[in-house]
Amino acid sequence: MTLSLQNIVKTYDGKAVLNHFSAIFPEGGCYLLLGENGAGKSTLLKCIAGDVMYDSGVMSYDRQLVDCVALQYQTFDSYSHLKISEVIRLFQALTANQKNLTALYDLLELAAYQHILVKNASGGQRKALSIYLAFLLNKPIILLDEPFADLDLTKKKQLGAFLQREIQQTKQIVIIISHEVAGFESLFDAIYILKDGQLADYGTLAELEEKYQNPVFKGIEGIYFGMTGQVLGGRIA
Ligand SMILES: Nc1ncnc2c1ncn2[C@@H]1O[C@H](COP(=O)(O)OP(=O)(O)OP(=O)(O)O)[C@@H](O)[C@H]1O
Repeated sequence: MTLSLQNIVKTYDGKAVLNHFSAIFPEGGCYLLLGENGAGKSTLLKCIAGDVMYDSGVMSYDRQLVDCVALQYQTFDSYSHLKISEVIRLFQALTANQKNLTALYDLLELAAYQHILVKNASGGQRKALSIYLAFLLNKPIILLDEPFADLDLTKKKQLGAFLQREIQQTKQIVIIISHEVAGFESLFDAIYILKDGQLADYGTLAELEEKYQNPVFKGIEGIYFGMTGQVLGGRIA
């Protein structure tokens, strides 16, 4: 099943954040969505998830899209007066077709802070919870907004390895926004670059590296620099 976006327009206060954005995301792939701050990446994910209504355009998927998407927000502020364990139990109760996520639970070390209220949880603990919930819902389309930010180095690496294994084993579509890419290059089947509200370019890392060769920055960082003139932050290698 392929997710197809055609001519998506979303305006805020008369300004088009998404300006006829079109892209296709085939199943069984992990896709990196790149773009400078304010380019509209989070807005695009929210539109796909049905959290934000787009003005015009067509999103098509084999099934009712809104039922098929789990979105991990860049920041997690919901259920502030519940404990982390209670939020997880709530989401478990909502999920009919749960899968075994022990590996993800363990690598995110959720057991260590399950008794903390969400409002008292650190940025990294909230991020860990939000990633876990996105996978717990067991949807065919998973959207992750800066999943690596706020996690410590060990968790970043382990999450990268988990994602790689998970996507190989399932036919899920995983779209990731991340400014931290060094060390994760092999995770992405294709890279989509959002600029001026449109899909400026997309392709595999090899295809884009060929187009945007850069003597200073290599890999995805070089592609991003070639497209935007900016340096991508974060390095785990
Ligand atoms: N609810 C809203 N009302 C008005 N403007 C908004 C709203 N949400 C987002 N915007 C604006 O839309 C633009 C795109 O925001 P968005 O969060 O999608 O960018 P982004 O590419 O995810 O940025 P970043 O990399 O900084 O997270 C920004 O100019 C932002 O201020």
